[in-house]
Amino acid sequence: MAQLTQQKCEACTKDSKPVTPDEIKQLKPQIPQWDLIDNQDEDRLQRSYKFPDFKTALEFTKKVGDAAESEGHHPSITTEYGKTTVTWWTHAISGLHRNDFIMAAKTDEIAQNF
Ligand SMILES: C[C@H](O)[C@H](O)[C@H]1CNC2=NC(N)=NC(=O)C2=N1
Repeated sequence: MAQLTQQKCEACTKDSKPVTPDEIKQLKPQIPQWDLIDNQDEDRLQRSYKFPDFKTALEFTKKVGDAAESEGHHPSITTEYGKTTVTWWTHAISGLHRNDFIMAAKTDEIAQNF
């Protein structure tokens, strides 16, 4: 299977297909440090990254935001002193789409340059 970081997001609508439990099992090993969380019965992917200070956490936030804009798929991002928490899910289907796994992998790739 092609690496998630090499893949592109597709535009999502309410008819987009959520990932199946089998697909989650296949994709999750590519983003081992992400947690699958349940937010009021909506599955999401979440990971926090540590940084030395607020400025660096904010710079990382901006890079993740730029990637989201260029892929047309958008996260929730919380920026704190020394920490950025990124959460991916697909609003259109209130759950997880392949796009979320692609963006989680791309977020990890961005973090490697910090
Ligand atoms: C038209 C456009 O593709 C949609 O509005 C996109 C924009 N970004 C999005 N981001 C996320 N995370 N979920 C969505 O359903 C979503 N919809």
